[in-house]
Amino acid sequence: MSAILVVNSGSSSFKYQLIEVESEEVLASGLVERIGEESGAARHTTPEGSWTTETPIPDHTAGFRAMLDAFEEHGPSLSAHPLSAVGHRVVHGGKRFHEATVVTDLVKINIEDLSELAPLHNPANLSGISAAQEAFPGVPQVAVFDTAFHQTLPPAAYTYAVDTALAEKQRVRRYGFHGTSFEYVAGATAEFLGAPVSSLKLIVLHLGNGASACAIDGGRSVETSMGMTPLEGLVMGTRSGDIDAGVLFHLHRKTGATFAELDELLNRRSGLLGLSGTGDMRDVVSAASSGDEAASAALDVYLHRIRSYVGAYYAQLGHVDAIVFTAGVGENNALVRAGALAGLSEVGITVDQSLNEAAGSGARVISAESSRVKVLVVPTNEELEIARQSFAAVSIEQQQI
Ligand SMILES: Nc1ncnc2c1ncn2[C@@H]1O[C@H](COP(=O)(O)OP(=O)(O)O)[C@@H](O)[C@H]1O
Ligand SMILES: CC(=O)OP(=O)(O)O
Ligand SMILES: [Mg+2]
Repeated sequence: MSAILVVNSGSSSFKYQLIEVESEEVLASGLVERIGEESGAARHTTPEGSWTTETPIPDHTAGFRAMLDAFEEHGPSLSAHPLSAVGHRVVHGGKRFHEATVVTDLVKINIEDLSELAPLHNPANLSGISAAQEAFPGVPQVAVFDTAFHQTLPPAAYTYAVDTALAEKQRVRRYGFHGTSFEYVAGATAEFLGAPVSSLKLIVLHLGNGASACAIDGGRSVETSMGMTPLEGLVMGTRSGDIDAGVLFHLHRKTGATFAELDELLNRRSGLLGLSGTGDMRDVVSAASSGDEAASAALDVYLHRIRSYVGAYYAQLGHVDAIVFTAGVGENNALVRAGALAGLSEVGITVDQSLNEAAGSGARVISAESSRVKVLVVPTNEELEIARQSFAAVSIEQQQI
């Protein structure tokens, strides 16, 4: 039985899943953490159990070896499940990549070329591809881009109001991210509602560590909150989201901060972390509920920003069938969901308190009967979407040979 290995490489970690193609069963999953640090760790989980190995992991190639060792030691056997492909999450595909793409040397050069637009993500994604090529020679590697789903954005949504020639030359435009998640969630929402995705107008709120909103019309992304880089838009764990570019000029003039320092400030030391001292929403919510004023204010800013985007996307779509919460915060935090949509009954959006607070793990409705717009929680599954798209990409390629 063939399988797809899905790899999601971060700057200092990677997550993986082995997914059986036909049944879509997860045969194994894992997380290799603290790559490049003095102490590393690899956790491997199968239906039989979970194992953690503590060992230094100098780079992604060593991380891959740790993953392979885990498969060898704890199973399942990779020879019993020959790989149809290794599917990689690649964050930035620029304008060039419209769909999941089988990796060639030229594709790798293109991904490398886009690294300057996603310095936190693309270099790590490339290391993952190289490590997988070394570990699985002969197995097709497929790149699945966060940006691909947003290729349908109309020019009015992706254009920044700056000098056109300069923007064209320097690739300054909005690209959007989390597309693999949005595509999966749009499909799962349609399935849940029993309606074709082509008939639905949705606002999807992907609230994870990184966070973004997307307006989806008939299955196509028409507006999204992340821009040229994954920094624009909603307030995130450590990223500021929207900010007046003038703030950067001001800080540079007043403090002499360099561009590298300002980049670090906005990407790694802002958002919930900058406002409250922690970037983890669980900690922010519990601090706020025990009276911490900074945490409470951080939550207010976070929710205010989401509400602004919901209003804007409602206006862009003209009609909304459902607002969908997904990813770590969106799937798990009732207080954030209620707060984000509070006070919107007049425009047809009412969250039902008991449905919202009821425990649940699958797709579910949390809006009141009377709410014209349905409000849903639909868990995302980027890994499964990557597996599906990777399998489709290698199947198409085989048909062409
Ligand atoms: N019960 C919860 N309440 C609030 N936030 C939560 C909860 N469970 C998980 N999260 C948040 O979800 C985030 C991680 O979401 P995830 O979608 O896994 O993000 P990423 O893929 O960007 O790492 C963390 O910031 C974590 O605080
Ligand atoms: C694009 C992006 O922000 O990804 P993540 O949420 O995984 O950081
Ligand atoms: Mg994520």
